[in-house]
Amino acid sequence: MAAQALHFLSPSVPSPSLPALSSGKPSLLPYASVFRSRPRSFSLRASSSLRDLGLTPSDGGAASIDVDAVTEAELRENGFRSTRRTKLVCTIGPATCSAEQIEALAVGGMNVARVNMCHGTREWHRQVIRQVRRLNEEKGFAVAVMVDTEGSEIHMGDLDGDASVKAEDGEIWTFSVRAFDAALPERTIAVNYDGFAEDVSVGDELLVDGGMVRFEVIEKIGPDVKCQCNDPGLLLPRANLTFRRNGRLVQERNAMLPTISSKDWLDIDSAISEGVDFIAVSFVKSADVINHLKSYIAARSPDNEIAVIAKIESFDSLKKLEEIIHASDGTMIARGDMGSQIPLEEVPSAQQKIVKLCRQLNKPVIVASQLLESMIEYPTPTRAEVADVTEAVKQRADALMLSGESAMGQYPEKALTVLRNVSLRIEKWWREEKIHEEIDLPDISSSFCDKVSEEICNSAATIGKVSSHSICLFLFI
Ligand SMILES: Nc1ncnc2c1ncn2[C@@H]1O[C@H](COP(=O)(O)OP(=O)(O)OP(=O)(O)O)[C@@H](O)[C@H]1O
Ligand SMILES: CC(=O)C(=O)O
Repeated sequence: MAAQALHFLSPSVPSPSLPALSSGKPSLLPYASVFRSRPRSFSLRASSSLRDLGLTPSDGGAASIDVDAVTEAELRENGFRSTRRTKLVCTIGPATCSAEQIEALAVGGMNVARVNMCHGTREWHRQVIRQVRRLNEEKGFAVAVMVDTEGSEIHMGDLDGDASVKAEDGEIWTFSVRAFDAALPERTIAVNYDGFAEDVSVGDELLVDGGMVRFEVIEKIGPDVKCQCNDPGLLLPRANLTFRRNGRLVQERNAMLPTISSKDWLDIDSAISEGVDFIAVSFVKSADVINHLKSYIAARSPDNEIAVIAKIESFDSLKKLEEIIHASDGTMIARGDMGSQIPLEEVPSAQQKIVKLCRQLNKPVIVASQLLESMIEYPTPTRAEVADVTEAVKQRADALMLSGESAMGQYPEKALTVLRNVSLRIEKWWREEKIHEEIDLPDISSSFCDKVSEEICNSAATIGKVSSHSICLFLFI
């Protein structure tokens, strides 16, 4: 196992022999804490946890490390061996935007609060971001903030304030590019893209949210497209729309749209001025857009390092995976939209490939969407959902993300608890079973001196694997 792998695969153990962990930018990496605010100084007596590690403070008394409130609670509860390495991202929406709700998520283990610029107003997002910052300042949490751009996708409009509308089998709905000043006529959906009616053809299959609801185009009348529902389901505000012709995705028009729209640039400006930690870019097509955004951020905000996360969700991003991952500071596997671009049965193998590549390129990776979809409505997950979360943790994703479950679901805190418990359980299982597989990593050292350090780290990892102690601490001076 190469040195980088140690960084990713071992449990996140703050070492009492190291100075405070409070510096540096927030990160999704398991070893780098997402500290943004002042961490607390947490004193440990020479407890069994310390002795487990073979560490006894030199004064025989207390050792002091700086941690955030959640890590402190986990350390008190479980000791050093059980701090969680898998970070948890929660999308903040109407179900979780009050100070109390955000605090409940922070207490439950949220490491990153995500706001999706596709929904709500810029002012609404600003208030949420400030709420998170206030919580960090006042209560010692270390929740990072991620702004997710809307991107140039075709999507439905709002549903006249309804949280969702049911489309039943056989019903005829109108998808229209007309601007509706008053309430929408019955069974009518506004579409954000002017060329929609021109681009679709009678007989096309229209997929809402990657196929959660399906229609067939039966007639075009000027700006209106009449469609018959043949896979019923819930229509959600601003849901993504794609269409297929003869079974193939029609994507010419999407390819013409810029990855970062003019609205996205305004949202990015707002994110920069709020000093967010991550900007996630939707529908990335190449590394160029990531590089461009990074230069823009550096010019606008030289003192504030904002990490750029590339969302892998389109056909184009899958084609240029390696260059995009290289260019970005991290990757999000956006399985929701990906599922409308490639056949559903290919999504799990795409996930596996992306996580593996990120591991090899030493970049953090988030697995997103529908991890616990049923928990939007029900208080317990399905067995299949738990298996899906388990698989993502076993693949060594750095972070798992809740979308609708936390944004507008009925059980956001319970969903977060499931992610947390499953992550902890699988990580414990690794430690107990000692089944860290080898991962082939490219050499990262550029000088002879670095190569020596890397080899020492590799050897340390090997010793750690074969010895009875699952954790080895080496101090290099
Ligand atoms: N700020 C918000 N205001 C209102 N509703 C929201 C907000 N954020 C999320 N939601 C609701 O939660 C659902 C899931 O959120 P999510 O961020 O996954 O959106 P999405 O539309 O699926 O977009 P994406 O594909 O970018 O994830 C949305 O469809 C929307 O109904
Ligand atoms: C998160 C997101 O954008 C998706 O899954 O499509």
